[in-house]
Amino acid sequence: MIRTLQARLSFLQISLTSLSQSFFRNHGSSNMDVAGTGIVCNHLAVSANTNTHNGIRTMCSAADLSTKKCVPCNTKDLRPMTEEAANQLMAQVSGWDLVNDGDTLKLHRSWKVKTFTKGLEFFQEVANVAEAEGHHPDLHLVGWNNVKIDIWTHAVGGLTENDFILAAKINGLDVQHLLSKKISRPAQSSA
Ligand SMILES: C[C@H](O)[C@H](O)[C@H]1CNC2=NC(N)=NC(=O)C2=N1
Repeated sequence: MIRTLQARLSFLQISLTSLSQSFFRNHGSSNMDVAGTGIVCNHLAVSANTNTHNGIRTMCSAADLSTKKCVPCNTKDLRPMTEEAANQLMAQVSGWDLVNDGDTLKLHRSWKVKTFTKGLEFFQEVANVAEAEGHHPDLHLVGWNNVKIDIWTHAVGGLTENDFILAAKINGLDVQHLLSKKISRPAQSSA
């Protein structure tokens, strides 16, 4: 009798061990630093196995950049991000382009405004955001109605999350009334 019980117990132990091993083989948690931006997401990956009942998927989405705050550019250890890291953030700043200007990565966007003075109004709206964030874009008003903005972190000579935060906040401005209905074309560079 006892022998039978011992045999059953050891059988149960073996099956529990193999079950837990297969569970953790199919599951795991990973820390993922999103493209060096310091946004760390914890993912409890669950297997595709549909009969997993305890699997919980927590997908941490990078916080919406427009709700974030820029850090002072003289923050210690602030470094320019790689082009790969920048490319991974571009989806969050629609309308902006990633440009490499003589080895300095920058964000660039252009708009066509209705009039020269509406271009200045546009700049004022952008300036208000920049001052609030303590992070500033380069503003160009060319050919009287073409607004072009470049953003990068001068202190590090490249892109940091600050630049994406500023671009996202500029995207959130209510400036439609200042813009021309015509699509803005890249103005001929003044040689
Ligand atoms: C201390 C403060 O963060 C610096 O003076 C800021 C001001 N605005 C800035 N704006 C940008 N784009 N880059 C900078 O390095 C920068 N430095």
